[in-house]
Amino acid sequence: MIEIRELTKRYGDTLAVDGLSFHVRPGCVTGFLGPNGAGKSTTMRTILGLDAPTSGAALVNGKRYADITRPMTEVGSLLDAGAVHGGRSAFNHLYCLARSNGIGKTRVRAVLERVGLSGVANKRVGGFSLGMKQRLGIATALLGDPGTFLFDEPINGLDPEGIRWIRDLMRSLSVEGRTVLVSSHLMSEMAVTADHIVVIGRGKLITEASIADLNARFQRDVLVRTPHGPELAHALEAKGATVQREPDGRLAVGGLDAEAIGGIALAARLAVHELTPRSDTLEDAYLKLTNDSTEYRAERVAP
Ligand SMILES: Nc1ncnc2c1ncn2[C@@H]1O[C@H](COP(=O)(O)OP(=O)(O)OP(=O)(O)O)[C@@H](O)[C@H]1O
Repeated sequence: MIEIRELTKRYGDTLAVDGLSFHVRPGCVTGFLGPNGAGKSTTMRTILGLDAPTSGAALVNGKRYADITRPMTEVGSLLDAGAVHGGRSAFNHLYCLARSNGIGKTRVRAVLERVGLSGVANKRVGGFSLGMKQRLGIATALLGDPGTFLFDEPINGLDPEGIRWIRDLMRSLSVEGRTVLVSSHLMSEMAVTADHIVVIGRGKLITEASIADLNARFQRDVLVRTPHGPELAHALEAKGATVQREPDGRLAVGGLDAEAIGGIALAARLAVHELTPRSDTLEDAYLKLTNDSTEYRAERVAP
């Protein structure tokens, strides 16, 4: 469990994080979203004790990072995969970290196996591709078998196979009951990776919701297929709905959810063969949510 409590971080004149509070719960993948400069990395760095809060707190399992006795066994993180010593082999890189945390060689071999790097364990990290470095970074996060993971933009620069791999890994960690926080500025990616999202802008919380709730909140209309179009349209309009007929004969109903439409149809004894809620894409929803908090925006070019 991660708890961010009234967290504020100031760098000189820049207010990077501004009174931010939210929880990240175990057993699901939580996407941490916001435009460039929103304060995601700063928040993650504060959770990991790499930056000190100006005020407020960032806690893992109720403790500040600095107060955790064996941090690798409680929190695993991937911040900047490129920041590894190129001269060491993958095995030695992990073993150096493992030894200083009282972790043995067997565990190093196990994590190399889990991330698919066993075959290059003795190769120098300097020659690794970005995807291999990402895997090595994740192996580092896994070393202490922690219950909490933080991944900062883990898919940046990866090919589709690498993206799929990281997605599946995060999913399996959450299914094992662990806490997973993953930052991104791509809602389209989080829509397929996360169960829950926390959106921030200019250091403040914009929204915290499950992907399912967000879809419901941004519902546009409900498509209704019925053999009684005119009668049902009349009954729905009487309850305040807006109804438009689609080219294929279905009704596009605004202002009521599928449950209410079904209830009205039942009360009027009119058969309904389909009720399909249609939402804005989550990408559109995200742009609407963050519209006022984007630090830099290109001018819209006239067609
Ligand atoms: N060490 C620092 N010194 C001064 N300003 C900083 C520092 N780190 C971050 N900032 C500023 O704090 C704000 C938040 O930055 P942060 O990197 O946390 O955002 P982010 O949401 O991770 O953005 P991105 O998606 O671009 O990585 C930005 O305005 C950034 O310029």
